[in-house]
Amino acid sequence: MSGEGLTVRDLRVTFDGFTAVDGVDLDIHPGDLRFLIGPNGAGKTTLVDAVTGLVKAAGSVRFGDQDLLGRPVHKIARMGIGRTFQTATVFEELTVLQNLDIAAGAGRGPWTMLRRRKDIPEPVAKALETTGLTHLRDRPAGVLAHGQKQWLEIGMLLVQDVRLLLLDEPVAGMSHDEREATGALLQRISTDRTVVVIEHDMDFMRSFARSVSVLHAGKVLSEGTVAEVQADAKVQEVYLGRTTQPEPAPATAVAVAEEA
Ligand SMILES: Nc1ncnc2c1ncn2[C@@H]1O[C@H](COP(=O)(O)OP(=O)(O)OP(=O)(O)O)[C@@H](O)[C@H]1O
Repeated sequence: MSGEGLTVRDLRVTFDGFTAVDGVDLDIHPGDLRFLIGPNGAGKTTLVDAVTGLVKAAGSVRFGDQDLLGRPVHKIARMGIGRTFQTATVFEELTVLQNLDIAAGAGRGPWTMLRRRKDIPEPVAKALETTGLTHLRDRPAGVLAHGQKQWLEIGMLLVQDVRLLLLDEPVAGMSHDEREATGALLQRISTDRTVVVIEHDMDFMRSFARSVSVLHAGKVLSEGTVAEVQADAKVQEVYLGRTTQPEPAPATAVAVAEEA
């Protein structure tokens, strides 16, 4: 494991008197692949918004030894923190390579970036390889499959050397094969970065999470490994609307998974 971790203490976000995030503590270690799960309205997206500077928050958020709260969005991005949204935001008319080139940006003028070039910068070549998009590099992003657009967006964070990736439902709308490929991609990129995934897909979470935080009504309800949170009666109650007796992990896992 290497890189920086995310430390959140007593995080609070209030909208006109409604508390959407209500005293959240998180310790996400470097190299973790943390899934944030929870019912609709639990505060998952608002928490990520607070970490990335999109909403005002109270408490403390640190990435490595740097404080994030109170900093503007672009400064937080420059500190190596990047996110994706549920809908991929790529330049549809530009090729995969051009999208990555623009994201990598630094020091080159727009025409240099838009020209088809023989020499691909090393970080761009690496991102193409990591995301499995090398063979599609000259295709316009607009013709990519849904999953490939999500991978391109992740690639656009990789070329910026983002150290903390916050991904909002990255596999929503994906086929089974795309989900598997995305899980493998997240496992690869999280070995030397910190990755946080907001997710509703419990099968995906079970297959790929290294750790899980369950949010409910703005608070952390449960935290631990997949087996631990699935065996937690509080979690079962939130997902199933009733308390069940804890069962051996595999049987319980199925019960919790169905309702998410
Ligand atoms: N800008 C806003 N103004 C007022 N209320 C908001 C705002 N953003 C979010 N909320 C409210 O805060 C609560 C948490 O919303 P949030 O989107 O963070 O939940 P979530 O866990 O991400 O849900 P979902 O899984 O449905 O995306 C919800 O009740 C939502 O209506």
